[in-house]
Amino acid sequence: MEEHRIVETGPIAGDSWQYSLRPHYLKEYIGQQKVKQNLEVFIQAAKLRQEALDHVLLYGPPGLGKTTMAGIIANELGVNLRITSGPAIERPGDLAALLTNLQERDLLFIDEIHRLSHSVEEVLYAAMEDYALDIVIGKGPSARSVRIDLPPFTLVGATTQVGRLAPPLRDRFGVICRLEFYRPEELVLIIKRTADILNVEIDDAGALEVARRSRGTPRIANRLLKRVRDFAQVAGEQTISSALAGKALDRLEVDACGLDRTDRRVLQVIIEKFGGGPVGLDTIAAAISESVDAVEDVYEPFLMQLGFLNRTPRGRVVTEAAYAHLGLPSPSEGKGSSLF
Ligand SMILES: Nc1ncnc2c1ncn2[C@@H]1O[C@H](COP(=O)(O)OP(=O)(O)OP(=O)(O)O)[C@@H](O)[C@H]1O
Ligand SMILES: [Mg+2]
Repeated sequence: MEEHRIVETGPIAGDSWQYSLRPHYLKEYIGQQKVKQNLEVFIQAAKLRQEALDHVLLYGPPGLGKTTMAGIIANELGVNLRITSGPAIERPGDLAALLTNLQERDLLFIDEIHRLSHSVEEVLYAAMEDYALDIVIGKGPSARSVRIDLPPFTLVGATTQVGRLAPPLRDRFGVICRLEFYRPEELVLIIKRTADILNVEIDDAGALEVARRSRGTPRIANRLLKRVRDFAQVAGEQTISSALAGKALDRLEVDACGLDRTDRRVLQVIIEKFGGGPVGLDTIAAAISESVDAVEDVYEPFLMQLGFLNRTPRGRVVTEAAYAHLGLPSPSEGKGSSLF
């Protein structure tokens, strides 16, 4: 069996229970205030005009609720939701089949939209811009291009890597929303909501302890809550307190900032092998035997968010705060004392 990190940001085996927790309407969706406020206006306007909502691009690290938000937009609009992903649409024909099956104003959600193939992307351009499909029929000299009209629809694309989107694709989204890591106070609300649904008792301090170690990510918060619940059950505790949550999460090797062994290894490698940086992304990935994508998508954003890692033109640099967190003397302290 594949082994997973408990703080893995993507969905892992055993996470499907979380699907039933997904909020259905904007007012139940916690946090992401700016995104919600904007979408609310655009959704209202589209409904008043009785038109399909403009295409929406949602981007940000995994697990912040992009899929959840796509579902909410469909519910708020009162239209059908079709879900697919970039890698699942292999040929232009697959996309054509999806698009021709849409009803007027339906919402098509394409997850990992940065992973669409070139040939599929080309077909998508006309579909997004003109609600039309250009299809080539026949081969060789007798081949001809036919245009098929599509019902007006809304494309919602999600990506963790907005920089990898081809500019012509990005430009065809009328609404572009960046999802942010959640603040601990927001995660507390999400944890309490989940606890209610799971019938678990957790006090405010307990919820905050879980929140602080959840990497700003609801998917992780819910997962950690479920594991902490197991510890409470076995310990015969009715209510999850901060002491119990702290002990359980220490046992799971999720530290007080939410870092696990791999995160700490990223920092340690940069410190021990490369003097704290600057060092290139490829070199870091090779040193910890992870893919460049994983380092860039998963480890780095959160380490940067915590202020443990900086990006500089010459590479990644570990910060003083990271040395302090790992309990290591920082190089500048060393320099300082050598002056005397
Ligand atoms: N803003 C939110 N408010 C309340 N619950 C949330 C919010 N965002 C996510 N959740 C909860 O977190 C759970 C896990 O998130 P989920 O796996 O649905 O994320 P996602 O939408 O697939 O994320 P992404 O697509 O960004 O990776 C969801 O089931 C939902 O209960
Ligand atoms: Mg998702």
